[in-house]
Amino acid sequence: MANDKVEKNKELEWALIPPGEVSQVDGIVLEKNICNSWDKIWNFEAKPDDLLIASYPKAGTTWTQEIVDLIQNNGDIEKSKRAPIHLRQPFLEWVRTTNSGIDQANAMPSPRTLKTHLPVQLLPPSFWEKNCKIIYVARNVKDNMVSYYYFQKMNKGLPDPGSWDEYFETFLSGKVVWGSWFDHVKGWWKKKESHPILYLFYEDMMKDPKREIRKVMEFLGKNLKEEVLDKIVYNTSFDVMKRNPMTNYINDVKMNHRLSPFMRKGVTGDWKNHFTEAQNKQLNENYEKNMADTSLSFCMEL
Ligand SMILES: Nc1ncnc2c1ncn2[C@@H]1O[C@H](COP(=O)(O)O)[C@@H](OP(=O)(O)O)[C@H]1O
Ligand SMILES: CCc1ccc(OS(=O)(=O)O)cc1
Repeated sequence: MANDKVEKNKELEWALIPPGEVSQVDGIVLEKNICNSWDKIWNFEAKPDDLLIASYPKAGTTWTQEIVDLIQNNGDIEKSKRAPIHLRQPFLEWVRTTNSGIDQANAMPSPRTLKTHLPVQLLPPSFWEKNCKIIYVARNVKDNMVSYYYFQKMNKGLPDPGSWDEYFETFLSGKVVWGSWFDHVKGWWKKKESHPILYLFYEDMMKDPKREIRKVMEFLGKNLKEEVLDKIVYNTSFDVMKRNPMTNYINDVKMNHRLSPFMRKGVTGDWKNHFTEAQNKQLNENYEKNMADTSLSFCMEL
């Protein structure tokens, strides 16, 4: 009974939080807090041994972050449980009244691992000047859209997505936070030609996690034994990460995990449970047009 009351109170408190406000930087929709701190973010001083994990939101960022942290710690599970993921690897552009990703990063000893959802053209120039290693993870547009819809529903840091039908149109227009999925994945893909970027795909990680983890290990210049790699595969599986309080954002008051958990389904092809036939046709046509100028290709089902 007492627990029921606590849960009900939490629910009421969450419902009273206003949804996130947005503004724009160079035509890209971003949280208002981020836009208001833009000079500080743009002028961030990267260091040559910084590692950056970049992605469009909901592409498998947290999964990649945990893989990287375990590789850096030679598969030591307890070390990777030292703190929640956003404290181990600061979220570069994240801004709250009392704290920010930039302040966290500046207070951190090197070598640092940072995370960003910024499109390539908005990445602070010091990352290019210092030639930092970057890992980018991308996910097929259909599953990415569904995952982002549920995230905007449960996360008051972002605007309310409205109905699924409304969100479908907003997402395709590119007027979502962090901008157009198409421009994001293509922009980072192109940058790969001139900069050390390991470009990963969520679907490849689903299909053969050990192969993809090995790629990350080699990119980081590490050499771990097979049994350590197996341990990392196991501890970064969806079921294990769902039970890990350090990868779940459980203490983020803006997130309502009862509405939709942070670790939601972790599958490829969930879009089939959400897209109408007409939406699928519209998206496929849109995809053909938008992806005509890139060699980048995605797998929509496994
Ligand atoms: N270990 C893992 N294996 C597979 N999917 C994972 C995963 N960890 C997180 N995810 C999925 O990645 C998405 C979140 O991505 P991000 O970390 O970029 O926010 C969610 O997708 P779903 O909403 O489709 O379940 C989440 O469930
Ligand atoms: C606004 C709070 C927020 C936004 C995006 C986040 O990242 S992720 O897409 O889940 O990796 C986390 C928190």
